[in-house]
Amino acid sequence: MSRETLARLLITCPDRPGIVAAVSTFLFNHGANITDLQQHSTDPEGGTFFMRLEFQTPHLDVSRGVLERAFAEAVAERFAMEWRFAYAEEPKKMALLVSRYDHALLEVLWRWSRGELPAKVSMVISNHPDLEPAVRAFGLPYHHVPVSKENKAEAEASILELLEGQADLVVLARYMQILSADFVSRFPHRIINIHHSFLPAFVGASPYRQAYERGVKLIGATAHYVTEELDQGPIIEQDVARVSHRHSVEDLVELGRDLERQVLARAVRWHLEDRIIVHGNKTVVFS
Ligand SMILES: Nc1nc2c(c(=O)[nH]1)N[C@@H](CN(C=O)c1ccc(C(=O)N[C@@H](CCC(=O)O)C(=O)O)cc1)CN2
Repeated sequence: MSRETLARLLITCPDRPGIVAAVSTFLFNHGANITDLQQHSTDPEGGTFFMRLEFQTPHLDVSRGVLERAFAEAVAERFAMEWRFAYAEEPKKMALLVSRYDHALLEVLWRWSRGELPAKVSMVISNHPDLEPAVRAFGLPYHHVPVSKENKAEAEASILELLEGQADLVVLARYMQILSADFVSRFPHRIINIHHSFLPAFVGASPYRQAYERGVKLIGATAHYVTEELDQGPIIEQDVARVSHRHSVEDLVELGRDLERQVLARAVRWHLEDRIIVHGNKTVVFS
Protein backbone atom coordinates (compact mmCIF):
# COMPACT_ATOMS: atom_id res chain seq x y z
CA MET A 1 0.00 0.00 0.00
CA SER A 2 1.44 3.41 -0.92
CA ARG A 3 2.21 5.54 2.11
CA GLU A 4 2.48 8.68 0.00
CA THR A 5 -1.21 8.54 -0.84
CA LEU A 6 -2.50 6.93 2.38
CA ALA A 7 -4.84 9.11 4.44
CA ARG A 8 -6.74 8.51 7.65
CA LEU A 9 -9.92 9.95 9.12
CA LEU A 10 -10.92 9.64 12.78
CA ILE A 11 -14.47 10.47 13.86
CA THR A 12 -16.36 10.76 17.15
CA CYS A 13 -20.03 11.81 17.22
CA PRO A 14 -23.44 11.03 18.68
CA ASP A 15 -24.53 7.68 17.25
CA ARG A 16 -27.35 7.63 14.71
CA PRO A 17 -28.11 5.76 11.47
CA GLY A 18 -26.46 6.95 8.27
CA ILE A 19 -23.02 7.98 9.49
CA VAL A 20 -21.02 5.31 7.63
CA ALA A 21 -23.06 5.88 4.47
CA ALA A 22 -22.55 9.64 4.60
CA VAL A 23 -18.79 9.42 5.18
CA SER A 24 -18.15 6.67 2.64
CA THR A 25 -20.27 8.41 0.00
CA PHE A 26 -18.42 11.69 0.60
CA LEU A 27 -15.04 10.01 0.13
CA PHE A 28 -16.25 8.06 -2.92
CA ASN A 29 -17.56 11.26 -4.52
CA HIS A 30 -14.10 12.83 -4.14
CA GLY A 31 -12.28 9.92 -5.74
CA ALA A 32 -10.92 8.31 -2.55
CA ASN A 33 -10.76 4.54 -2.15
CA ILE A 34 -11.47 3.27 1.37
CA THR A 35 -9.03 0.48 2.26
CA ASP A 36 -9.87 -0.01 5.97
CA LEU A 37 -12.82 0.94 8.14
CA GLN A 38 -13.37 0.22 11.82
CA GLN A 39 -16.23 1.53 13.94
CA HIS A 40 -17.60 1.20 17.46
CA SER A 41 -20.87 2.33 19.05
CA THR A 42 -21.16 2.45 22.81
CA ASP A 43 -24.87 1.58 22.90
CA PRO A 44 -27.49 0.04 20.55
CA GLU A 45 -29.10 3.48 20.40
CA GLY A 46 -28.23 6.99 21.55
CA GLY A 47 -24.65 6.27 22.42
CA THR A 48 -21.38 7.55 21.01
CA PHE A 49 -20.04 6.52 17.63
CA PHE A 50 -16.35 6.10 16.83
CA MET A 51 -14.83 5.37 13.45
CA ARG A 52 -11.37 5.12 11.87
CA LEU A 53 -10.98 4.97 8.10
CA GLU A 54 -7.91 4.53 5.95
CA PHE A 55 -8.21 5.53 2.34
CA GLN A 56 -6.07 5.99 -0.74
CA THR A 57 -6.02 9.37 -2.46
CA PRO A 58 -4.21 9.04 -5.81
CA HIS A 59 -7.38 10.06 -7.66
CA LEU A 60 -8.58 12.71 -5.20
CA ASP A 61 -10.42 15.39 -7.18
CA VAL A 62 -9.49 18.23 -4.79
CA SER A 63 -6.60 19.30 -2.54
CA ARG A 64 -6.41 18.09 1.05
CA GLY A 65 -7.44 21.51 2.35
CA VAL A 66 -10.47 21.66 0.08
CA LEU A 67 -11.41 18.09 0.99
CA GLU A 68 -11.30 18.86 4.71
CA ARG A 69 -13.32 22.05 4.38
CA ALA A 70 -15.87 20.23 2.24
CA PHE A 71 -16.08 17.41 4.78
CA ALA A 72 -16.68 19.91 7.58
CA GLU A 73 -19.55 21.55 5.72
CA ALA A 74 -21.12 18.52 4.06
CA VAL A 75 -20.79 15.85 6.76
CA ALA A 76 -19.20 16.84 10.06
CA GLU A 77 -21.59 19.67 10.89
CA ARG A 78 -24.59 17.51 10.01
CA PHE A 79 -23.58 14.78 12.48
CA ALA A 80 -21.93 17.04 15.12
CA MET A 81 -18.63 15.23 14.59
CA GLU A 82 -15.26 15.68 16.23
CA TRP A 83 -12.91 14.67 13.44
CA ARG A 84 -9.43 14.87 12.07
CA PHE A 85 -7.62 13.82 8.93
CA ALA A 86 -4.02 12.56 8.99
CA TYR A 87 -1.66 11.75 6.14
CA ALA A 88 0.86 8.91 6.31
CA GLU A 89 3.40 10.76 4.17
CA GLU A 90 3.69 13.35 7.00
CA PRO A 91 5.25 11.25 9.81
CA LYS A 92 4.91 12.66 13.30
CA LYS A 93 7.92 14.18 15.04
CA MET A 94 8.71 12.19 18.18
CA ALA A 95 10.91 13.20 21.12
CA LEU A 96 11.74 10.85 23.96
CA LEU A 97 12.45 11.64 27.61
CA VAL A 98 14.34 9.15 29.75
CA SER A 99 16.11 8.95 33.09
CA ARG A 100 18.48 6.06 33.77
CA TYR A 101 16.61 2.91 32.79
CA ASP A 102 17.37 2.12 29.16
CA HIS A 103 15.09 -0.80 28.27
CA ALA A 104 11.98 1.11 27.22
CA LEU A 105 13.95 3.78 25.35
CA LEU A 106 16.09 1.27 23.47
CA GLU A 107 13.04 -0.81 22.50
CA VAL A 108 11.40 2.21 20.90
CA LEU A 109 14.59 3.36 19.22
CA TRP A 110 15.38 -0.16 17.95
CA ARG A 111 11.92 -0.56 16.46
CA TRP A 112 12.16 2.94 14.95
CA SER A 113 15.56 2.11 13.45
CA ARG A 114 13.99 -0.96 11.80
CA GLY A 115 11.18 1.12 10.32
CA GLU A 116 8.48 -0.36 12.55
CA LEU A 117 7.58 3.05 14.04
CA PRO A 118 6.66 5.67 11.39
CA ALA A 119 8.09 8.77 13.03
CA LYS A 120 10.83 11.34 12.73
CA VAL A 121 12.75 11.05 16.01
CA SER A 122 13.93 14.58 16.78
CA MET A 123 15.84 14.01 20.01
CA VAL A 124 16.27 12.25 23.31
CA ILE A 125 16.31 14.32 26.49
CA SER A 126 17.43 12.96 29.83
CA ASN A 127 18.02 14.23 33.35
CA HIS A 128 21.06 11.95 33.48
CA PRO A 129 24.13 11.62 31.18
CA ASP A 130 24.24 7.81 31.31
CA LEU A 131 22.43 6.98 28.07
CA GLU A 132 24.12 9.46 25.73
CA PRO A 133 26.44 6.88 24.07
CA ALA A 134 23.55 4.49 23.42
CA VAL A 135 21.47 7.27 21.87
CA ARG A 136 24.33 8.68 19.81
CA ALA A 137 24.74 5.16 18.39
CA PHE A 138 21.36 5.67 16.71
CA GLY A 139 22.64 8.96 15.24
CA LEU A 140 20.25 11.00 17.35
CA PRO A 141 20.70 14.22 19.34
CA TYR A 142 20.94 13.74 23.11
CA HIS A 143 20.30 16.58 25.52
CA HIS A 144 21.24 16.25 29.18
CA VAL A 145 19.00 18.49 31.29
CA PRO A 146 19.70 17.85 34.98
CA VAL A 147 16.67 18.15 37.26
CA SER A 148 16.62 18.81 40.99
CA LYS A 149 13.95 19.94 43.44
CA GLU A 150 15.56 23.37 43.32
CA ASN A 151 15.72 23.81 39.54
CA LYS A 152 12.61 21.88 38.37
CA ALA A 153 10.92 24.92 36.74
CA GLU A 154 14.08 25.99 34.94
CA ALA A 155 14.75 22.46 33.78
CA GLU A 156 11.24 22.15 32.34
CA ALA A 157 11.64 25.51 30.60
CA SER A 158 14.82 24.22 28.98
CA ILE A 159 13.08 21.02 27.89
CA LEU A 160 10.14 22.95 26.45
CA GLU A 161 12.54 25.16 24.52
CA LEU A 162 14.24 22.09 23.05
CA LEU A 163 10.87 20.56 22.13
CA GLU A 164 9.49 23.73 20.49
CA GLY A 165 8.40 22.74 16.99
CA GLN A 166 10.23 19.42 17.35
CA ALA A 167 7.60 17.13 18.88
CA ASP A 168 4.14 16.05 17.81
CA LEU A 169 4.53 13.21 20.32
CA VAL A 170 6.57 13.09 23.54
CA VAL A 171 7.36 9.61 24.88
CA LEU A 172 8.29 9.21 28.56
CA ALA A 173 10.41 6.06 28.41
CA ARG A 174 10.74 5.67 32.19
CA TYR A 175 11.34 9.39 32.68
CA MET A 176 11.22 9.68 36.46
CA GLN A 177 10.14 13.29 36.89
CA ILE A 178 6.61 14.51 37.45
CA LEU A 179 5.71 17.04 34.73
CA SER A 180 3.99 20.29 35.64
CA ALA A 181 0.45 21.12 34.56
CA ASP A 182 1.86 23.80 32.27
CA PHE A 183 4.15 21.33 30.53
CA VAL A 184 1.37 18.76 30.09
CA SER A 185 -1.03 21.42 28.76
CA ARG A 186 1.37 22.09 25.86
CA PHE A 187 0.89 18.49 24.62
CA PRO A 188 -2.75 17.47 25.18
CA HIS A 189 -3.00 13.68 24.68
CA ARG A 190 0.41 13.83 23.01
CA ILE A 191 2.59 12.62 25.90
CA ILE A 192 2.72 8.84 26.39
CA ASN A 193 4.14 7.39 29.60
CA ILE A 194 4.99 3.79 30.43
CA HIS A 195 4.03 3.11 34.02
CA HIS A 196 5.50 -0.02 35.56
CA SER A 197 2.33 -1.39 37.10
CA PHE A 198 -1.12 -2.63 36.01
CA LEU A 199 -2.91 0.68 36.63
CA PRO A 200 -4.89 1.75 38.54
CA ALA A 201 -2.91 -0.35 40.99
CA PHE A 202 0.29 1.07 42.46
CA VAL A 203 0.48 4.59 41.03
CA GLY A 204 3.48 6.78 41.71
CA ALA A 205 7.03 5.80 42.44
CA SER A 206 8.30 2.25 43.22
CA PRO A 207 5.28 0.23 42.02
CA TYR A 208 7.23 -3.06 42.03
CA ARG A 209 8.10 -2.58 45.69
CA GLN A 210 4.43 -1.79 46.37
CA ALA A 211 3.40 -4.94 44.45
CA TYR A 212 5.88 -7.11 46.33
CA GLU A 213 4.67 -5.82 49.70
CA ARG A 214 1.06 -6.51 48.60
CA GLY A 215 1.88 -10.07 47.55
CA VAL A 216 0.37 -9.79 44.07
CA LYS A 217 0.13 -12.79 41.72
CA LEU A 218 0.22 -10.58 38.63
CA ILE A 219 2.50 -7.65 37.76
CA GLY A 220 1.84 -5.37 34.85
CA ALA A 221 2.76 -2.42 32.71
CA THR A 222 0.52 0.38 31.47
CA ALA A 223 1.02 2.88 28.67
CA HIS A 224 -1.16 5.95 29.13
CA TYR A 225 -1.49 9.52 28.02
CA VAL A 226 0.00 11.87 30.56
CA THR A 227 -2.28 14.29 32.36
CA GLU A 228 -1.56 16.67 35.21
CA GLU A 229 -2.67 14.06 37.75
CA LEU A 230 0.03 11.43 38.16
CA ASP A 231 -0.63 8.13 36.35
CA GLN A 232 -4.36 8.92 35.93
CA GLY A 233 -4.41 9.64 32.18
CA PRO A 234 -6.32 7.65 29.51
CA ILE A 235 -4.97 4.10 29.31
CA ILE A 236 -3.76 3.05 25.85
CA GLU A 237 -2.32 -0.45 26.41
CA GLN A 238 -1.57 -2.87 29.23
CA ASP A 239 -0.12 -6.31 29.80
CA VAL A 240 0.52 -8.58 32.75
CA ALA A 241 2.72 -11.48 33.83
CA ARG A 242 2.19 -14.12 36.55
CA VAL A 243 4.40 -13.96 39.62
CA SER A 244 4.47 -15.79 42.95
CA HIS A 245 5.90 -15.75 46.47
CA ARG A 246 9.13 -17.07 44.97
CA HIS A 247 9.86 -13.73 43.27
CA SER A 248 11.88 -10.99 44.92
CA VAL A 249 11.42 -7.29 44.12
CA GLU A 250 14.43 -7.57 41.82
CA ASP A 251 12.72 -10.48 40.04
CA LEU A 252 9.59 -8.40 39.58
CA VAL A 253 11.65 -5.55 38.14
CA GLU A 254 13.34 -7.92 35.69
CA LEU A 255 10.10 -9.61 34.67
CA GLY A 256 8.42 -6.23 34.33
CA ARG A 257 11.02 -4.83 31.95
CA ASP A 258 9.83 -7.00 29.07
CA LEU A 259 6.23 -6.02 29.72
CA GLU A 260 7.13 -2.32 29.78
CA ARG A 261 9.03 -2.52 26.51
CA GLN A 262 6.31 -4.35 24.60
CA VAL A 263 3.46 -2.27 25.99
CA LEU A 264 5.16 1.05 25.27
CA ALA A 265 6.13 0.02 21.74
CA ARG A 266 2.56 -0.98 20.89
CA ALA A 267 1.12 2.24 22.36
CA VAL A 268 3.62 4.41 20.48
CA ARG A 269 2.96 2.61 17.19
CA TRP A 270 -0.82 2.91 17.59
CA HIS A 271 -0.49 6.65 18.27
CA LEU A 272 1.80 7.15 15.28
CA GLU A 273 -0.63 5.24 13.06
CA ASP A 274 -3.58 7.34 14.27
CA ARG A 275 -5.33 4.34 15.79
CA ILE A 276 -6.29 5.96 19.11
CA ILE A 277 -9.34 8.10 19.87
CA VAL A 278 -9.49 9.64 23.34
CA HIS A 279 -13.00 10.04 24.76
CA GLY A 280 -13.20 11.41 28.29
CA ASN A 281 -10.60 9.59 30.32
CA LYS A 282 -10.71 6.49 28.17
CA THR A 283 -9.41 5.47 24.74
CA VAL A 284 -10.85 3.62 21.78
CA VAL A 285 -7.97 1.81 20.08
CA PHE A 286 -8.54 0.52 16.55
CA SER A 287 -5.49 -1.80 16.64
N1 LIG B 1 2.16 15.12 35.22
C1 LIG B 1 2.62 13.85 35.08
N2 LIG B 1 3.95 13.62 35.07
C2 LIG B 1 4.41 12.35 34.93
C3 LIG B 1 3.52 11.26 34.85
C4 LIG B 1 2.11 11.54 34.86
O1 LIG B 1 1.26 10.63 34.73
N3 LIG B 1 1.70 12.84 34.98
N4 LIG B 1 4.02 9.95 34.82
C5 LIG B 1 5.38 9.83 35.36
C6 LIG B 1 6.07 8.51 35.34
N5 LIG B 1 6.05 7.91 36.69
C7 LIG B 1 5.52 6.66 36.77
O2 LIG B 1 5.25 6.04 35.72
C8 LIG B 1 6.57 8.57 37.83
C9 LIG B 1 7.74 9.29 37.70
C10 LIG B 1 8.27 9.97 38.80
C11 LIG B 1 7.65 9.92 40.04
C12 LIG B 1 8.24 10.69 41.17
O3 LIG B 1 7.81 10.58 42.30
N6 LIG B 1 9.28 11.52 40.85
C13 LIG B 1 9.90 12.46 41.82
C14 LIG B 1 11.41 12.52 41.63
C15 LIG B 1 12.02 11.13 41.67
C16 LIG B 1 13.52 11.22 41.35
O4 LIG B 1 14.05 12.34 41.31
O5 LIG B 1 14.13 10.15 41.14
C17 LIG B 1 9.38 13.86 41.53
O6 LIG B 1 9.14 14.19 40.33
O7 LIG B 1 9.29 14.63 42.49
C18 LIG B 1 6.48 9.19 40.16
C19 LIG B 1 5.95 8.50 39.07
C20 LIG B 1 6.27 10.82 34.64
N7 LIG B 1 5.76 12.12 34.90
